[in-house]
Amino acid sequence: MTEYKIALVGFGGVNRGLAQLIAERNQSWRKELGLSLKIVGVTDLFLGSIMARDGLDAAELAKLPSSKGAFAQLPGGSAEAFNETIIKQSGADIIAEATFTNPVDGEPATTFCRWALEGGKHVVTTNKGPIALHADELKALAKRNGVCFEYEGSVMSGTPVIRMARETLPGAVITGFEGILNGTSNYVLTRMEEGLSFADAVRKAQELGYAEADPTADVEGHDVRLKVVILANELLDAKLTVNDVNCSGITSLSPADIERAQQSGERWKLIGSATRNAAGAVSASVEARLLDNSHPLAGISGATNAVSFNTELLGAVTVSGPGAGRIETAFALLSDIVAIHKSVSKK
Ligand SMILES: NC(=O)C1=CN([C@@H]2O[C@H](COP(=O)(O)OP(=O)(O)OC[C@H]3O[C@@H](n4cnc5c(N)ncnc54)[C@H](O)[C@@H]3O)[C@@H](O)[C@H]2O)C=CC1
Ligand SMILES: N[C@@H](CC=O)C(=O)O
Repeated sequence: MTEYKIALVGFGGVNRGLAQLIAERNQSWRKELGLSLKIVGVTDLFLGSIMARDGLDAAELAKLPSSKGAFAQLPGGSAEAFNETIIKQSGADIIAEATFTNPVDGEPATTFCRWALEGGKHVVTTNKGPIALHADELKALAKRNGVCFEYEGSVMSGTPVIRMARETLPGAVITGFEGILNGTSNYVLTRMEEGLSFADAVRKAQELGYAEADPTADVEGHDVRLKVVILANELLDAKLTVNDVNCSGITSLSPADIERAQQSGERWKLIGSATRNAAGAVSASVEARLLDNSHPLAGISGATNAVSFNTELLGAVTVSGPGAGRIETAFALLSDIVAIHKSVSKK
């Protein structure tokens, strides 16, 4: 049994979900997974920070009020976010990075990942910015420092997609994919079909922990664009940048559009897709498409996501599951930690 010391950077829905899972399940993980986690530091722009090399009480952390500077209420805590100190000096073996996704330059999350990897710490992250914009650099940095850099939750939350395709589809030859890759926008479309207004549906998605800090990223397709870049580069060996992907969202769809579609046996879905042509070039897009109800993606509703990989040997292989959610995405971090444990145990 191995105990990993972990520091949490960003303590919003996802890392708080991880603290909750640690509080509830650490004992069973010892037996089931051969590992346990000890939280040695937490830092958050809004809540402040806390560090304890002997370990913090995960249940107490998970219950911390979401008020400005709340860590100052705990013994040894501070209202200031000492990100660099927590990453470099908490003694953590693993850094769980879950701050805001910045779709423009991936910062400051990319710097947090760099600090950790350069210091010989494994990184698990659900943040799409560093992966869509700086994956090659960060993977190379991890390799040079003999540590792992894992990011399963950056696409489709806790639903296994990246690792599943990487580990089980080699040889099947993936030629492209299309999918519903944003929980918030799919939830909004589903709720609008039930008669809710766009604004109320977005508000509900925020309450449920699905939406980005700025939900424009969800409904304008920018979040899906990052995920399309990540999947295309990981699985189609593309070298796409965000600017290579034409992108539009669901904001121009009116309640009348949604109703008209329903009356003609169709549904609007926000689809991210990429295809490799015979010459090897990969083209990708994000757009709202009108799907016939018989289309395999038409029945995917709420915050559920699905992606269909087109393969030469198997035809379409479709994976479906949660695309957002606090605990669901915290599970993605756990799956990354399990992957690290397997890799470390092999050495
Ligand atoms: N919530 C979800 O369903 C999913 C979220 N993600 C990604 O995971 C990450 C975290 O998501 P949530 O926890 O839902 O977001 P959140 O908005 O609930 O929490 C993010 C936290 O990061 C903190 N933060 C922001 N900038 C910081 C900085 N410079 N230094 C320290 N702390 C900082 C904020 O104060 C906030 O508490 C985001 O990048 C998101 O895109 C990925 C998949 C699913
Ligand atoms: N805001 C995103 C969260 C996961 O990446 C979504 O709604 O899918």
